[in-house]
Amino acid sequence: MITMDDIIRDEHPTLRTVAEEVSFPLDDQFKNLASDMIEFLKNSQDEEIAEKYDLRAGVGIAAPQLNISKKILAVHIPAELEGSEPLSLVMINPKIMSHSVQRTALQDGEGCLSVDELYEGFVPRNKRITVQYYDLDGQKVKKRFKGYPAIVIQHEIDHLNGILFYDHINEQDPFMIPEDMDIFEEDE
Ligand SMILES: CC(C)(C)[C@H](NC(=O)Nc1cc(F)cc(F)c1)C(=O)N(CC(=O)NO)CC1CCCC1
Ligand SMILES: [Zn+2]
Repeated sequence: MITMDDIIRDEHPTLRTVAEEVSFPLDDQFKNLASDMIEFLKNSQDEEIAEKYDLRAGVGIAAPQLNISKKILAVHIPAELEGSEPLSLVMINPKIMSHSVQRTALQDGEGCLSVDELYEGFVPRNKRITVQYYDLDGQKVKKRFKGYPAIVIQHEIDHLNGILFYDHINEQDPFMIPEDMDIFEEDE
């Protein structure tokens, strides 16, 4: 099982590397990796298991965070957080095909499983995104996301391109709210 010891931390060069596309048919090792990533997120959200293995409650993780520079990410958002039903998915070679002009930012800023320091400030994200990706069976999927899932998915896709959340924070005024950006309200 994946634990926090498997997650590399900021300044590790792999976090600043553009990950490689994965080729199909998918090698078994990547199928296993994908299920291990989902299992980690589920474990991290289970109070007992998280306590026992000292896991940070995670909603998403990207392969580079495990020092595997491949374009694979996993998202597992519990129902109460997502607003309606839980969202659990693995994306292979994801690409944002289009997005809204409107942007949004989480009121409390963002953190990262790979960043132990606190970086305060709004992280502007596209409010709505259309993502093209491949699922574990190699099926091409094109799906629109908005709200919290859209934020999590953009955070994870950034990892595949060597980008960390604090790269987006305005250095002059971390809490500035540009014209085209609103503050994300949970109940959206
Ligand atoms: C960095 C961390 C604080 C652990 C963050 N979790 C989180 O924001 N809230 C959370 C987690 C749960 F599991 C259940 C719950 F209800 C709330 C997170 O997983 N990530 C994912 C990450 O680091 N991926 O690389 C950071 C989030 C910042 C915005 C989107 C993802
Ligand atoms: Zn992260």
